[in-house]
Amino acid sequence: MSSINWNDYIRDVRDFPKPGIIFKDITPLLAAPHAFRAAIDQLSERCSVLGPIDAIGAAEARGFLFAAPLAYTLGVGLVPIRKPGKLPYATLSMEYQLEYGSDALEVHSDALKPGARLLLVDDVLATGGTIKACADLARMAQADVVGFAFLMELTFLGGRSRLDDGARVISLIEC
Ligand SMILES: O=P(O)(O)OC[C@H]1O[C@H](OP(=O)(O)OP(=O)(O)O)[C@H](O)[C@@H]1O
Ligand SMILES: Nc1ncnc2[nH]cnc12
Repeated sequence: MSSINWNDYIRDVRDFPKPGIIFKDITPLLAAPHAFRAAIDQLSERCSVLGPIDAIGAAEARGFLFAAPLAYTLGVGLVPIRKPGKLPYATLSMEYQLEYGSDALEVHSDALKPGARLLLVDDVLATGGTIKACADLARMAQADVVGFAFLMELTFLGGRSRLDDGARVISLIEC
């Protein structure tokens, strides 16, 4: 298989959603079947270093786009972590900051099992606020986060430093 030039499939959009932000638009990658497939295949291959995984957790909305095919490929369940008010059952909740605002995330209180080996997935690691909130929810539920997987890491924002040293961080594209 020929290697993919990821830059061909990530579009920089200046000043979105706020002035000063360079938004990394992944929609060209999603629209290109060979690139999308390569991204999922490469992420799943790299996740093999994590050992057995019991479940994937991922934050709404773009995280789902990568978490769902990864869960399918790895043969594990998917735990949706959602914006407030979307989940129907009892939830755990965590507030967080991100590059262009603040929000909260929720997970069903019975979805993350104590001791479960959890992989957290998102499209982008920027400041790390979102994925840290996911990891905090996992900690509340006493699940064991063994790794983080991202399509893309914005290294200049230093999000990786906010993540637990004991867990591996996998990112396919570094910008
Ligand atoms: O590392 P951080 O600074 O937290 O930024 C990364 C997060 O930002 C984006 O989500 P966003 O909140 O824009 O929501 P969306 O997925 O619904 O577009 C992206 O999908 C990540 O989840
Ligand atoms: N610059 C950025 N581009 C795309 N998604 C993001 N999430 C947080 N920062 C982002």
